[in-house]
Amino acid sequence: MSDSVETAAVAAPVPGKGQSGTVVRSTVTRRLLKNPLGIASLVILSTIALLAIFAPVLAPFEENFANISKTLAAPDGVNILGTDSAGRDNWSRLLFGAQLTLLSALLCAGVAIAIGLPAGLIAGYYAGKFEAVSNWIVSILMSLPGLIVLLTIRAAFGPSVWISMIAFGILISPSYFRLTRAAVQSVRNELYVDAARVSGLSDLSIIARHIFSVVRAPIIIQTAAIAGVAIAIQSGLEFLGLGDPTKATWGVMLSEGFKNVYLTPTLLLWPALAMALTIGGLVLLGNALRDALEDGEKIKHRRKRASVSATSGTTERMTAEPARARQSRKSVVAVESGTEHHLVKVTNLGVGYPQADGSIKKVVDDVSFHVDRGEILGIVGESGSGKSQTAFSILGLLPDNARIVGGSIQFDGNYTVAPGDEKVSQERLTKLRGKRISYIPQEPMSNLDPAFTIGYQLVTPMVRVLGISKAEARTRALKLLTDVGIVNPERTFDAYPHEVSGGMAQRVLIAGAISCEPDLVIADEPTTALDVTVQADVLDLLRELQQRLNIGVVLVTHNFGVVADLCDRVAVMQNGRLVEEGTVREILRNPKEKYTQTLLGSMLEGKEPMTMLVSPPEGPVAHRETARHATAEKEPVA
Ligand SMILES: Nc1ncnc2c1ncn2[C@@H]1O[C@H](COP(=O)(O)OP(=O)(O)OP(=O)(O)O)[C@@H](O)[C@H]1O
Repeated sequence: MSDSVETAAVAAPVPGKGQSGTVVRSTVTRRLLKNPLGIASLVILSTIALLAIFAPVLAPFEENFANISKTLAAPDGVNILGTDSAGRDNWSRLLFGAQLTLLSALLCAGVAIAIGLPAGLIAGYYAGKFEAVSNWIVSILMSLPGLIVLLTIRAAFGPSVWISMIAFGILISPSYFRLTRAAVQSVRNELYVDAARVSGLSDLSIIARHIFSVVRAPIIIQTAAIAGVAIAIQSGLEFLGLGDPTKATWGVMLSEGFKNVYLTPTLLLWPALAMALTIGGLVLLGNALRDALEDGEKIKHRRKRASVSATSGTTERMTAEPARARQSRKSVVAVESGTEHHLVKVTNLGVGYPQADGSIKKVVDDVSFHVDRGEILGIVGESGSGKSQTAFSILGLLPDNARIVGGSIQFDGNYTVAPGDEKVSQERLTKLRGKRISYIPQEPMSNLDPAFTIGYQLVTPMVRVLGISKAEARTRALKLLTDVGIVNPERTFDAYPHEVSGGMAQRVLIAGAISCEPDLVIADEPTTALDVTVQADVLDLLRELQQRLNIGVVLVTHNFGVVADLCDRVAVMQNGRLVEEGTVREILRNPKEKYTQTLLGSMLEGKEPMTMLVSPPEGPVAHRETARHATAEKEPVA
């Protein structure tokens, strides 16, 4: 779960990577234009579309104008494709037919998309009851015999091509629903979606910006196919004589041609050719689009493999005015007074998960601690001890089935979990996340949205949260990138996440986490996914920014070295309970609890003793060294 670079943008997930679909960008258009099939399909379809649009100008006769003295005539200078059995001009009817046929295909696809896409997005994103009900409706729709339904509708409403196509659109909408739902399901738990949530985006914005992009490309490809099917179905119905004979559609022309096939075979040829070209063009376009998108993914993966780590150097730091900006922010829910005020105050927190037998398994039990501005609290413990669950409780990012089974959480004096609450209040947290509370996650790459440039992902939240202009946000983003030690900020600003290394991505996330001048940063093992050579730099950077901006930090880690290097205080967790809490010096020098001693012992096993436990620090160089060896110190120890 996570955030920090408060996203803005979109997700462009990738087949075979747990994500499906891809964002259609101008590069896709370029690849499409390089593909001969793509060009051929675009030429065919745009020619037909232009002929349809300019039919009133290009057609020499009205679609139903009949010259009864010239029936079934061969092509000549006046009727370039001849006439039909009523003396109507075939060329004119073909042009007007293109209009009707294309519009009805678009109507059908439009109806199917209008129903299937939002339903699939909602069902895929929220699941639950909506998905169950939608599945039920989809099953019913899919079990209906389409042709019989269309014949029934034709009998009930008459031979209107529009009504038939609306009905067919409804019948075919499950294909969009299922495609969309499957695509959304594959990404709804992706970290960058959580990142967007943490950054304070509403569900609607997340769906519109991040989730929708996942399905955009498959929907376009699907639409090409569906439009072809719609043309075939519509023409099929009309060919059977069930269309509106007063309209010049290709299906009606086909039916007319069939009746006179022995007298004038070309009557059948023209509409059949028009249909074959249109449907063929749509199929080719769909294939070319798919190829263009797949090529894009191959290029992305190649670039990713080739991307070079470029994280080094530290920094000229923040000159922003966070304190002023933060002070001006209002608290969210004024609830409590009379107790000691802390930036974050967790009191007797309990978190549990309902079990099959009806009981609740506590994964966080009776945990209390606080964090103030300008201090770093380390939460340390072995895997599964409840560190992340505690941090996610503060962020309001617990899974849906999690229950608060006791205690409370206050942020800046206001409850985000009030005593007796069963859930973290998303309403309250939405006002805080991305604004006053931000998050630095464990997996830098997965927390950046692959569909948007890093610059875009940095700029958008600043524009939204700080209310500054895009130009100002850009300037600030470049400064932030410099501040977090990125050597070429302009290039990184314009890069997509796959074009930067893990260390750089983590720096970008740190830049994002502080971009909206938060009061509290929650960092969940922020260096775990990084190369050891980069870890120390990132920790140094965190410390420096935290001191400069006077931010409170909750640092989740299993590494006492990181704690010793960075933290002011430490809370040790075991099996969901807080076993010991105190200043780093107290805990490291004189751990009271056996568990803490064991944890410390396991850290020291086979390694050099921690500097701080044996000698006082020797200034900045020693500090840096200890960070590198994941031992370290922060306060002098006598
Ligand atoms: N969705 C869930 N449903 C049930 N139990 C869960 C769920 N998520 C976490 N837990 C349980 O909560 C406990 C604490 O998990 P948590 O992720 O907080 O551990 P952690 O100390 O952060 O470990 P790690 O360092 O490995 O991330 C674990 O026993 C885990 O199995």
